[in-house]
Amino acid sequence: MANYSSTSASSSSNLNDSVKRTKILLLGLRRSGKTSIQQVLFNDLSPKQTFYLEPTMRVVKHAYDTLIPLEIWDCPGNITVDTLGAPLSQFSSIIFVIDIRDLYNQAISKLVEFIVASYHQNPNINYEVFVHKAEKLQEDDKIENFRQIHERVSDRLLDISSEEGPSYEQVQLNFHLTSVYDHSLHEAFSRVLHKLVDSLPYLEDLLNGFCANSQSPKAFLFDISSRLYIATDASPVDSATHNLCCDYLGMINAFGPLYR
Ligand SMILES: Nc1nc2c(ncn2[C@@H]2O[C@H](COP(=O)(O)OP(=O)(O)OP(=O)(O)O)[C@@H](O)[C@H]2O)c(=O)[nH]1
Repeated sequence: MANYSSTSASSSSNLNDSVKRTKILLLGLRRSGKTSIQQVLFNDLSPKQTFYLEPTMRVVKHAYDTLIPLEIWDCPGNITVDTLGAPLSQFSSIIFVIDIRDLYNQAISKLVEFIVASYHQNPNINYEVFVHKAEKLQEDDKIENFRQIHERVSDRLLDISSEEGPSYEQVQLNFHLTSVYDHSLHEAFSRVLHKLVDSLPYLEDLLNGFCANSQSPKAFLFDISSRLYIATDASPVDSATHNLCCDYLGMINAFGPLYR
């Protein structure tokens, strides 16, 4: 059974409040970047400060209030299904972080272990794979490693489907290229959140209406402090526009308190 602790950092809420929170399990091998992801997104840690993060020795639960109240479980790299000691069915999403240079078996085996254990308990879990530290590679290598990780996970799921009986071929996995050094992390986590927002179609309709009536080329509904967007209109998201909005919100967050 794993040890647990909880945080109440300034931007997060008290875990003992009575709010019902959507739970997200954050998994990956040691040093893959789990704590960095969580700290950069929700505690405004600068990417360079992630060098000094201590290894996670026990499951740490963080509560955050975005449009939907979240509870993110940051796990140690050596956690297994058995040592987690909590039912996987309670999680809405599992985010698995893989270092983009890590093409070896260990990370993929761990991901598959958690998929197999959770899928039959709750086939509605969203599986999100963050192929992380993407900025470390040149564009061609980045695309190639991303493709290989995707392929290896799919092949492994196919293999165990035929060996063990149950079929994992239809498991829906969402792959994202991420880095704490650019806004790809915010974009990827926003996409994770979209699947958890019940009112998404309604919000998208509102934003479509807004664009049509205001002749705006694009509209995002952002959670200001985390800089995650909760919804956007039907037109495609281009990274440049998204990055510009993130930079702008970063500036508002930095200077806004001076004028209060
Ligand atoms: N280049 C690069 N380094 C990163 C990125 N994200 C995290 N790191 C680095 O990766 C190292 C490990 O980060 P952590 O966040 O501690 O990793 P972890 O998965 O929580 O590690 P454990 O707690 O040991 O399981 C740190 O030196 C971070 O600075 C990234 O996007 N790019």
